[in-house]
Amino acid sequence: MPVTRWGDPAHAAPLPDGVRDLVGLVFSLGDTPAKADVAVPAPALAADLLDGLRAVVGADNVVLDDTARRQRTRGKSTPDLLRQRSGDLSDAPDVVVRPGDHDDVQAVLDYAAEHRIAVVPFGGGTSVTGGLIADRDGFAGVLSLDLGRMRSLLSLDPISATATLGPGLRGPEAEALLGEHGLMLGHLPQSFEFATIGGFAATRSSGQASAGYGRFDSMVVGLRAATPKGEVRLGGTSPSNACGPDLRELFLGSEGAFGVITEVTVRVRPVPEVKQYEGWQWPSFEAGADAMRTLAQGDLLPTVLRLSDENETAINLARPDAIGGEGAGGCLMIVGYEGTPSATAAKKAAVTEVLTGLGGTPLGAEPGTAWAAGRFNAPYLRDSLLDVGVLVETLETVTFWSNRERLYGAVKSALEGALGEGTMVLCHVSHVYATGCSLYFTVASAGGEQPLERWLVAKKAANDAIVASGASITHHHAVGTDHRDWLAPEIGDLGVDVLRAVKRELDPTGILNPGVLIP
Ligand SMILES: Cc1cc2nc3c(=O)[nH]c(=O)nc-3n(C[C@H](O)[C@H](O)[C@H](O)COP(=O)(O)OP(=O)(O)OC[C@H]3O[C@@H](n4cnc5c(N)ncnc54)[C@H](O)[C@@H]3O)c2cc1C
Repeated sequence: MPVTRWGDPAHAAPLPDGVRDLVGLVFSLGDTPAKADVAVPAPALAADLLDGLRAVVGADNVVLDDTARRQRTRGKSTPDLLRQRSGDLSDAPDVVVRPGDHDDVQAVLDYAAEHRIAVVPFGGGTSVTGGLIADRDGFAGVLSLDLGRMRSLLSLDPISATATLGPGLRGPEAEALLGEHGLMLGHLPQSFEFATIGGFAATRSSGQASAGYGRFDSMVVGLRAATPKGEVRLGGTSPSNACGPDLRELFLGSEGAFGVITEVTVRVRPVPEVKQYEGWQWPSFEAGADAMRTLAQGDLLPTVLRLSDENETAINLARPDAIGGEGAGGCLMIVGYEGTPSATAAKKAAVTEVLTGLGGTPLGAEPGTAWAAGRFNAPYLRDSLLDVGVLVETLETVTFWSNRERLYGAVKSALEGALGEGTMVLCHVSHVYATGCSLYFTVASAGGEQPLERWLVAKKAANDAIVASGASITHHHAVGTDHRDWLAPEIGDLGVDVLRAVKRELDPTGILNPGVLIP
């Protein structure tokens, strides 16, 4: 991936003229191209330490070149991209180290702990919360630990329906390996094409089919991790047990601060024979959300369930080619069914009866098929908008159903208040539970002279509004460095002390992702 944009450069495209004109009606446009050749600061790690690392993992796996270090600088949030676009690569690691297996990872950690080198585990580099920005104060240097060589299917237990995967496998690679056995994982975040199995576990990721298949942490049966204090293996003996608190949970969402996840055992399922997606229209966001709640509380969740608010429906974000087209109005819901023909038919009949009874209007397969075809495209649109000076970013939160409306209003007004007139705030619900749902906001506003500064003010206002509304600071993007200051209100000061105590025990010299997750 290029450092200033998302994804495959071949997919990058300027806005079509018609869309550019439309966008220009709302925002003042300009040309704000990224700096072409961004210089990376010279590596700061001493030569003898580099030699030491070469002795641990082999010279070929200790990489110093500018391109490799540039590509492992920060993640893919809009602030990350804006910093990179302006030529700021000050967070570049000094060296990229590529371990081949668990023992390599352990040896690198032992060496780094002995020589006080900060270690940033790197999966796909798609973090959107500053999870790859280490605080280098007090360290001999920063090492990006790229898990990209650890990408195999390590074992498969088809009887128990579990598979053990390497942490560096990207979403499509993991699905392809499982697909050879007629199996799949079903974890499809929008970053699916580039994010990795280890990253999903380390951030408690949630995918577009979470209604049917669950969030990633619910798929994890067991894991293995290397820590500066040695190996941890969890969940290897049983699907569940009563052996005290579940320590797997300590590593799920630990964002590289407690250890490096080197193996993940996940629950797998047969590849679905049928995949059907369709659209429903609702008179309001509230009516659609109530319908989602009814399905969730009635144990009737389809595989995919998402609902756009009026603004998102109107500009039809899921279909940039159809902005302003027919069908806009009300709120669009996408409902997807995957599984065997008989199971999907039965689920569809039951869901259709409920949605019709609640006042939904069926729109047929077309909106669902269009959503499925474009489901990974929105990040490319963000780049095209950044290119013409429009500030675009997303944020997410989660709360109980009874608090949904209040939270929605509070975050919207915080963003509009901070960014001023002409700001567009769109929202959708794409992860639901019997007890509540997440809200995912997309914000577009004129970038102005200082888009990064504008966004940081808006993001703080949104975070404060989330906390004041009694909601959670993140449903699936994780804490990183961007949400760290809002963690204490979430888990309490004693909760933070517990995290610090765990870190002290597993990582006594504090080399793992310093500054990430723990305030
Ligand atoms: C365009 C876009 C769309 C996105 N859509 C979604 C979405 O739909 N759902 C969702 O949940 N998230 C989404 N994200 C966020 C991101 O993709 C997830 O957080 C993802 O899980 C990160 O995986 P990764 O492999 O890229 O991890 P990285 O970005 O490389 O790392 C993330 C964090 O985990 C740590 N880490 C990585 N690997 C390991 C390991 N093996 N052991 C220990 N620590 C590790 C890193 O140090 C870092 O702190 C999106 C991001 C982008 C840019």
